[in-house]
Amino acid sequence: MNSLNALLKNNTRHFLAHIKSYASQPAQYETLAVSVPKKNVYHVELNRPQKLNTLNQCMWSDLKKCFNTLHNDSDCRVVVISGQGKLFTAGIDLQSLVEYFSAANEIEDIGRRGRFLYKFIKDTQECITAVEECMKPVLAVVHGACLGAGVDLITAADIRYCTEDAWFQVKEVDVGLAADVGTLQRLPKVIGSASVVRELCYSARKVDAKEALDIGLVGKMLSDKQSAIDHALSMAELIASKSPVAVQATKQNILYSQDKTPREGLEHIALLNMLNHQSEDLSKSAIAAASRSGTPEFENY
Ligand SMILES: CCC/C=C/C=C/C(=O)SCCNC(=O)CCNC(=O)[C@H](O)C(C)(C)COP(=O)(O)OP(=O)(O)OC[C@H]1O[C@@H](n2cnc3c(N)ncnc32)[C@H](O)[C@@H]1OP(=O)(O)O
Repeated sequence: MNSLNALLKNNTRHFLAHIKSYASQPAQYETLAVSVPKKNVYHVELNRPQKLNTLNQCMWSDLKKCFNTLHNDSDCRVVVISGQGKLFTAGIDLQSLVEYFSAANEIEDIGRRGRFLYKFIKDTQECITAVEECMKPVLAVVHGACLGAGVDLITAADIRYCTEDAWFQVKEVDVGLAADVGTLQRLPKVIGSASVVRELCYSARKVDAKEALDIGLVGKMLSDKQSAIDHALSMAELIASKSPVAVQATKQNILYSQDKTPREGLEHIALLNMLNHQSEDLSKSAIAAASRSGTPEFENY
């Protein structure tokens, strides 16, 4: 029995060591640069600056892989997403859009062509939904332009900041599309006014940084990219210092409650918290608050 216990202990140690070393070297992607600028804060940068960070097939799939990985990485508590180069993103890579329509046109049968198109749209939706469903708060920093698919992406984030030179466009109608990977579902929840949402989505008109702040598309406007990144990182650091059990349950419940009745949302948080009230984070936080001894350290979660 003792030797079995020793074996189990040893294996557990190896397993935890493996997780730790994995977490301290973030996975890299062809189109995304991932770094850990502060403890428990992961920075994901769209990294196709020479192509204005447009979303091609590789970037869609990298986003999904990256956010699924961060969701499961206990070292990661908060994610900041921004773009390298002169702007956040010019939206979908139009070249890849042409290739996708050409591939569809090769399929003769209308039913099978429809199925191909449906699968493509659904797969692409999942890449943005991975950002929303990542249980770690995601803070988006927009500089320069954020067009089309970029708006789909940032509306799946939890918090948005921008620079004074930023501008936004729900540009899909300009390329003959009804936005189909999230903007029409999430933008109304972000900015509240149905009238403004419809105007932006029907007209594809530009929204400058000042208006984005006024309508609540972003929470704060900073003078330039460095200040915006610094602001996002220090907010991320503050969030990362809190109990990850509490922060992640908060995100889970906000997400769940978005399209539910208050009663359903309350039931959901009661079910989550019947577990989380037993977490050591709660007693640690309560003792620290009572003794005014500052924020305690929390185990990764
Ligand atoms: C199921 C999928 C659903 C998803 C749908 C998503 C839809 C969308 O995202 S709609 C939005 C699509 N994007 C656009 O229409 C933006 C087009 N680009 C521009 O308006 C301008 O480039 C921009 C204002 C962003 C920047 O202008 P600037 O003068 O600074 O640069 P340019 O000289 O125009 O561009 C530099 C090179 O980048 C190429 N490029 C720009 N945007 C795209 C793009 N979206 N896709 C592919 N390539 C793009 C541009 O052609 C220039 O290339 P080169 O001439 O080779 O230097």
